[in-house]
Amino acid sequence: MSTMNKASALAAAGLKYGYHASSPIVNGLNMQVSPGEWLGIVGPNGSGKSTVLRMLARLVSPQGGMVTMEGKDMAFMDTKAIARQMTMLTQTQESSLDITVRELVRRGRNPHLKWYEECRGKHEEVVDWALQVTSMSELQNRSLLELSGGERQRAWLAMCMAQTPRILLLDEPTTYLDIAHQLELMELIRELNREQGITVVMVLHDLNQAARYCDRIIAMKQGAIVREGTPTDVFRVEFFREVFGIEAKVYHDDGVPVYLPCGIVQQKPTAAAAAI
Ligand SMILES: Nc1ncnc2c1ncn2[C@@H]1O[C@H](COP(=O)(O)OP(=O)(O)OP(=O)(O)O)[C@@H](O)[C@H]1O
Repeated sequence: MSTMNKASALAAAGLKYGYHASSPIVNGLNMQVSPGEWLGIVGPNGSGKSTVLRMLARLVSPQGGMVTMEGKDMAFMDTKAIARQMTMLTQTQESSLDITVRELVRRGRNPHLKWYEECRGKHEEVVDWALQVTSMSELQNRSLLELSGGERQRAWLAMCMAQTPRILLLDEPTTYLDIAHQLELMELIRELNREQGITVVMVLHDLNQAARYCDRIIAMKQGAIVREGTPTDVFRVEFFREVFGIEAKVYHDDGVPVYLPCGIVQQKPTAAAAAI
């Protein structure tokens, strides 16, 4: 078992993945996440963000390279041991599950229960806490089928919280949420990150939210990391032009970069095109 990257909560070395042998999506990616850090992964559609996150969570196995959690090669770790340390909220969840919110949240305790143990006593207290911090207590007896997309997303987040993870991976967690619930979720994660030291890795499309909340940003394009640094280092006019192909104005609010998209970068016509 490897003991690489002991200081990192998570680290990836030489990660490779492709859905078709001829065209790798991710080809030799290296990254590391420090304990207690909030890392944001950004990039255009199809740049490989979710694929990388799924490899970090061991939902898919890398076709090359390795992922280590606190220095241990995750390929050799027990699934339950991983689930006690790390959880991932995916972009979309199964929507046909006819169980109550509370039953779903109880599932988050499974990695902490012995095979003969039921979710009782202190485990039920954790379930209550998870429901409370995600504002789901009032909806706990409702079936998942009777929830809106945003409520369902919060129910799944409550399940992740009940797992009491040290590392939280989130793939576009705010997609279905209205702006108030988006901010509520980001503030909750900030609290978990700052007060409990939970390491957060989040894929985000809202770059202004990424700038406001993340300690560090990794920007991906075509399966590779093209920029890395603090939000101020990364979110510059050239970044928006080169990575997203847009013209943007960048302001600063209390030291946090805020961007305003102004238009698509116009491709200069080539001489050949002009001659037509
Ligand atoms: N199951 C699959 N089979 C084949 N190709 C896939 C599959 N899943 C993803 N891909 C392709 O892999 C590439 C990377 O996808 P991925 O979902 O990792 O990107 P992403 O950066 O998370 O995108 P988005 O911002 O749109 O969510 C895309 O070109 C996508 O079409």
